[in-house]
Amino acid sequence: MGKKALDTKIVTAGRSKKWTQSLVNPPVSRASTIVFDSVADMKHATANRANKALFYGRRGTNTHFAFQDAMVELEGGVGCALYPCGTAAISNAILSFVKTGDHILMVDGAYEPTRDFCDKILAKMGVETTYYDPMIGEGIRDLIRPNTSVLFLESPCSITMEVQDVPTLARIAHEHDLVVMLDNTWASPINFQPFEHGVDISIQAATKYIVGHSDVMLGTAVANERCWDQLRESSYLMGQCTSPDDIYLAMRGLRTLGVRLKQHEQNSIKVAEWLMGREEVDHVRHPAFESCEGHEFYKRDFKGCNGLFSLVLNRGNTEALTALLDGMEHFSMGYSWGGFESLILANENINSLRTATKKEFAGPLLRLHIGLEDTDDLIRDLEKGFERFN
Ligand SMILES: Cc1ncc(COP(=O)(O)O)c(CNNC(=O)CNC(=O)c2ccccc2[N+](=O)[O-])c1O
Repeated sequence: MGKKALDTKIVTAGRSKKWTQSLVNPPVSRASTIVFDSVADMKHATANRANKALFYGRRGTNTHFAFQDAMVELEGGVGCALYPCGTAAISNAILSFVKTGDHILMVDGAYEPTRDFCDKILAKMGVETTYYDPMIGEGIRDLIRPNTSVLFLESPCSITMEVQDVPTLARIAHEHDLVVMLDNTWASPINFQPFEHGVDISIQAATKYIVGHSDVMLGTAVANERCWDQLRESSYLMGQCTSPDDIYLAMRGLRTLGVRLKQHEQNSIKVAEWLMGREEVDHVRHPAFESCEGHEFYKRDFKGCNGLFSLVLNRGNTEALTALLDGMEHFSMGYSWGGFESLILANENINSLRTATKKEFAGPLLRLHIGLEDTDDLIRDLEKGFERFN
């Protein structure tokens, strides 16, 4: 089969007749017990339970198999493990490749619950974490120890948006036989091809853009040949399984992921450009703009962006921020992002989330998720917000 264009892949991925039974969408197959007609059938299913044979609910059903195929077709790799949320994908991927006495390298700009997992769970297991500067590049070599087993990246970083030099970090990590894991949620499987840049395991909080409608919690981890068996079997032993209903909704989200991301990109760039002209804004931290650390890596490695970016104000206290936030009409305050709605989150002390690299910001940070609303409405909303702020 010829090389499919990405938009065609998004429409066709995961739609093997094995799973769809000639329906356009793979039906929702719910199961715990799966029954067999003969001892031979049961033995065949048992022998192939790790290879998408119907065996037991925890291994998945045709609904899961279709989505796993789709994720591998879109993101690369050889296999996709499924988890009840992105945080579970992160923790299970790491747990699958560490043992007591190991050391891991974690990017300093990681999502806060990822940091908490390292500090509160891994530490109890005798796994030590060193946080590193997201922009460290070749310097990562100096942090690698004989007992280092995992290099974890998140690019761009959750709130401060630094874009990492993934191929350089992965190359150095592989010189020391580390497993390279990337939280690829911001790019989704569309805008950054992790395995083309040296990643071994690509993690998605599918909760965000893949589902795209703020109504499912889901995580995925796609692995290459080197890591797939160990990731799959460790995650199975840790009881990681998901509802076929959620998988169905995630599969539905995949089909519009390309067009939604394009609109989020168009909208976020227009709003970011407007914000750059505001006197209250010190700088905008949007990977598509030079003012974002690692912008050169975004231009080199990414195919596009989305609606999520941050900005740093040049002044402001809690009272002024509250006045800005409380009166918003279109920007809701809420955790998560990647749905169709616009969101706003404020952070007045980013250094409480940093260990290796302290930031000297001129003022508070705002993280915006630019949804699919009309950008003139969104800009008017922000304009009124700044009037309350001042
Ligand atoms: C890059 C990345 N990677 C993994 C996850 C976790 O996904 P999940 O929410 O499906 O578990 C996320 C989830 N993102 N959520 C947010 O950015 C907003 N949520 C929060 O800030 C939040 C929520 C609950 C508890 C603590 C926090 N927090 O980051 O402080 C992510 O952004």
